Formats: sequence, C-alpha cells, structure tokens
Amino acid sequence: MELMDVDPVRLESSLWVGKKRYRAALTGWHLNWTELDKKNRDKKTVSVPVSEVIGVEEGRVQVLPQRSVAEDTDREFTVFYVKRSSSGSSYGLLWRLGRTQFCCPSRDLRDQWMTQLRIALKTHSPSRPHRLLVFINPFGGKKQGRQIYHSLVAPLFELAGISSHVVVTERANQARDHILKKDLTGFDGVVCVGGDGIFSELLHGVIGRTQQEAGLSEHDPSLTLQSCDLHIGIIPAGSTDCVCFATVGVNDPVTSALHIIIGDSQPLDVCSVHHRSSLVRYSVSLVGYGFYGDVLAESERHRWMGPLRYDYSGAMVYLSNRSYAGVIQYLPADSQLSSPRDNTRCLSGCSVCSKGTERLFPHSPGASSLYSSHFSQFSSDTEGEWVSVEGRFRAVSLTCMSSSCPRSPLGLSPSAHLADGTGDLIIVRDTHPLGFLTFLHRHTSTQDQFDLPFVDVHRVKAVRFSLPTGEEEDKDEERERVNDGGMMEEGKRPSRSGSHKHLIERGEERGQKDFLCGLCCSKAPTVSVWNCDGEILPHTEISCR
Ligand SMILES: Nc1ncnc2c1ncn2[C@@H]1O[C@H](COP(=O)(O)OP(=O)(O)OP(=O)(O)O)[C@@H](O)[C@H]1O
Ligand SMILES: CCCCCCCCCCCCC/C=C/[C@@H](O)[C@H](CO)NC(=O)CCCCC
Ligand SMILES: [Ca+2]
Repeated sequence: MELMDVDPVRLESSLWVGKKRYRAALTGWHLNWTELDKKNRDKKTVSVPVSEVIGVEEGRVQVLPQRSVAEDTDREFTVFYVKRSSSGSSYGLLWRLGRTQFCCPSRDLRDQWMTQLRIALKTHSPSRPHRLLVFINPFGGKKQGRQIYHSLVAPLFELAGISSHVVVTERANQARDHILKKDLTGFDGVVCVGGDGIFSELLHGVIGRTQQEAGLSEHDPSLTLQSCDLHIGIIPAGSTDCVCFATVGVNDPVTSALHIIIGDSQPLDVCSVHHRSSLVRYSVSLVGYGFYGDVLAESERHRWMGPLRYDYSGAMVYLSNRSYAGVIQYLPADSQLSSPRDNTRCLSGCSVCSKGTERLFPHSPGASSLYSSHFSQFSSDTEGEWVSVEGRFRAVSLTCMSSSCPRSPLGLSPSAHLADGTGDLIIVRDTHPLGFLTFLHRHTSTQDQFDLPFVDVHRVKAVRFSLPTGEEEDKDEERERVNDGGMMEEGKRPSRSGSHKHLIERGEERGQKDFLCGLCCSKAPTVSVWNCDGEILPHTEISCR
C-alpha cells in the first residue's frame, strides 16, 4: 500500500530558547517547539506551518526595525515566521514578523537544523515568488511610499530571499506602460506601493499585456479575454487602499509583504467598462455615478490635502444636494447562487467564489490560482432578461467586491464576492437630504445601508447606463471622446489630470463653468461623471460587464 500525505519527523532535538528548554521538531509541514519543565513534561507548544516560515538565519539575527547580527553565535539560529497579531479589523488580522532564536548543544546540530529547515521551505512553498518587479508611487497617499517600501518591506523580501527590481515612478501611467512594453522575463509577479490608482495601472498593464500576447482585442465587449498568470501584489500606501483592504482585511504594509512572500493569492473579478465599441477602463472596485463621481471630481482640486480631500469633498458634495436623471439597465445574476443581502462575508477560500471560478473557467487547469481573471460569466452573459430602471438618482454604484476600506470597514456592499463573476449594483433614488445622509452614515457602521426605502441592490452580470431620451451625450462630443479616451491608445489615455481637464471643458461646453468651482452654482448640472476606481471616466453612457 502506498502511503500518501505522511508527515515524517525530519528532525527532533532538545534546544534552548533563552533560558528555557524546548523539544523542537521539524516535520514536513510544521515546525513545533514545546517547552519542557524540570521533569521533562510538556508545557505549551508553538506550532508554525513551514509554509509560513519567512526565513532562517545563522546566529542571533534581528531584521526590523534594522538588521543586526550578534557575535559568538555558532550554536544558534533564528527562525522568522508569520505571527498573527490579536489586533486588526473585524475582517482581517494584522500579520507581524515572528522571530525565535534557538540555541543548539553543538554547531553540527545547528547546521543540521539550518539545512533541514531550508529543504523543508523549498519543498513546501512552491508558489513563493523569487523575483519581483516593484513600482513605487512616491506621490500616493501621504507620500510615504518610498519610505514604507525601504524600511518595512525590502528587509522582509531580502530575508525571504526575494530579489526585487524597484522602479520609483516619475509620471502617471509609467508603471502600466512598463508592464505593457518591457521585457518581463524572470519576474514572478509585479508589486505596487501606493493606492488604488497605481494598482489600477498594474491591472491595466497585466490585462493588456496578456491580451496582446494572446492576439485578442480588448475593445470587443463580446470577447472572452485571456486570464492573467502574472500576480499583482499591493503594498498599501494610498489614500483609500480599497483593493488591499477588501482582499487582505487590513491596510498594513507588513501584513501585505508577508502575504506576498508566502505566495498567497486571491482571484479577483474585473469589470470592463466600454463606451460603444471602445474599451474605456477596467474596474475591480467602484464604478459610480452621482455622489461618488462628484466627490472624486471635487477632490481632484484638493489633492494637496492628501487623504483628507475625500472627507472635505464628500461634505461639499453632500451639501450641494444633487441628483441626476438616467436610465439604468442591468442583467441580473443567478439569485439561487447568492444575493447581496444574504449577510455572507467573502474571504479567501470562499465557496461561492470557488464554484463561480469552476463555472466561469471550466477548462482552466489552474482555476483556483487565477489572480486577475477578467469578469466573465461570458457563456451566459447574454442570457437572462435585462431590467430597466429610469428615474433620478443620488448615486448609481457598481462594485465587483465589497469595496471595504478604512472609511467604510464593511464596504459599499458588505456581502459582495471577490471572485464570483458578478458585481453588486446599488441604486440610490432621489430622496430628501436626511435620508441620503442616513444612507451614507450607515457605511461607517454595521447598520444595513440597503434597508432604506429609496435604495435597491441587485447582484448583476452586466450594467448599461444612458441619459434619458433627448438628453443623450452630444454626438460630436462623442466622436471626439472616442478618439480621445480609448484606454489602449498610446498617449491619449485619460489620466487624472487629463480627465480633470476634460471635465472642466465638458462643464464649460454645457454652460456649467462652475461644475467644479466650489459647488455653489445656482444652476445645478444635469449630468455627473463616472468614478471608476478613483479615475474620472470621459463618458457618461457606458456599458459594464
Ligand atoms: N510619479 C507619479 N507622478 C504623478 N502621478 C503618479 C505617479 N505615479 C503614479 N501616479 C498616479 O497617481 C495616482 C494616484 O496614485 P495612488 O493610487 O497611488 O494614490 P492615492 O490616490 O493617494 O490613493 P487611492 O487611489 O488609494 O485613493 C494614480 O492615478 C497613478 O496613476
Ligand atoms: C456622515 C458620514 C458620511 C460618511 C460617508 C462614508 C462613505 C464611505 C464609502 C466609501 C466607499 C469607498 C469606495 C471606494 C472607491 C475606490 O475605488 C476609489 C479609489 O480609491 N476611491 C474613491 O473614489 C474615493 C471616494 C471616497 C468617497 C467618500
Ligand atoms: Ca464579485
């Protein structure tokens, strides 16, 4: 009989940790050490999975805040591993670098431990990255990206034997263009240090490059795109850090670095946004019209405030008390599988997402290892009946994930799934100011923001938005924007500043010179803008899937 899954003890010996004696054992999957009392009886045991061991060093070594090695240490070795801290959010725990110094009775035994631990690490951590391409946005969030990387992350990568090539960006879209055009041979993954904006650059680079190599056009909305092999890691250093927070559960650079080192991965739904037959952008978090579009447009004028700009702009936009007319069409997802109000929380290993991945990519051998897979219930994309809603809206939001962030720990749609191939469409119809304030305020607590008479939420596969008949986007303007805003057209993509300029021009074209000027205009604008993961879209009429 062949025995599978045996976990033989490779090494067991009596070691010292400080002044206490321990029995340490290394099996294939775990490193355990048990304190022994004077009569050799077991006291408490610490057990660390080998897959969570970060590194092993000879001697008494310290890594954070600074690397230091003590002398006279030929019988000692230090093991570094993931340590789950008791603090964090209700949704995810902070991870810290655990460190234990062992002292062996002889140098020989120390060498045996070092060798066996390194072999175990190699054998039991096949998905760890060895070489990473890191992009730092020096202007994201509180402008701490460089410092966060060099003081908290680089020492951990070094300890784990990961070599990294670092690019500090000098302009917007540099990271995206690098991924689209440069030789990426030898890199196991790309990492961004910044916020959701630089993550979005990496996302567009990785998806774009994969389609280029597969010879597929991203502009064709009916095409099933190739899913991406290159993983994206995020070291949070932005203003909202929504993608990091919603996937890891906290926005903490050390936690994220440790997840990257041990090769954790999480597939993500990606929503494509098209205007007519051009791809405009991809989104993983929020595609939002009305309140969230206006907050973003307003906040771009106050970038100097840093992350506070969203609070200030949120208050200003709330006070401007706006609603917008439009026609929303959506294709509902299968309500038997899940619902936005079923009170579930999607975490790594979620069963709804696993079933979704199998359903969406039945022939993919690495279905569970997909990272940035394209939003794709495509075989059934045109199936089902489109539903149409016309009216005036405070906010129309489509979110592919919960979009939780420090500002809203449960997010825009707390029960949304990270990788089920659907998004949640939240429709907030026009209402009185106090009602809307209640809706917003509930995002900051555990109260149900959907339990309000003017709010509807639907789990969807696709959404289209258009202006009411007679108010469609101007045709000439359309033509100009199609040429201007195609995401894949070199040098003509809407950047933050580009979009802002566009928005001002558009406001002026429509006689709304003061659209962005203090929100104090007497004549309220008739159209808002779309916020797509923190970027302003250059079109009002869009289709998302
Ligand atoms: N060197 C650079 N100079 C100017 N802009 C840059 C540079 N590098 C990246 N960018 C752009 O800066 C924008 C904001 O970056 P990022 O997302 O990192 O920070 P943030 O806006 O503070 O955070 P969040 O998106 O989480 O709110 C992105 O659109 C990105 O494309
Ligand atoms: C009375 C109290 C009112 C409090 C209101 C709190 C509402 C918080 C909801 C937070 C939703 C975040 C959605 C995430 C969007 C990100 O993809 C995007 C890119 O980072 N961020 C923004 O657009 C930044 C947009 C920030 C909007 C506030
Ligand atoms: Ca989803």
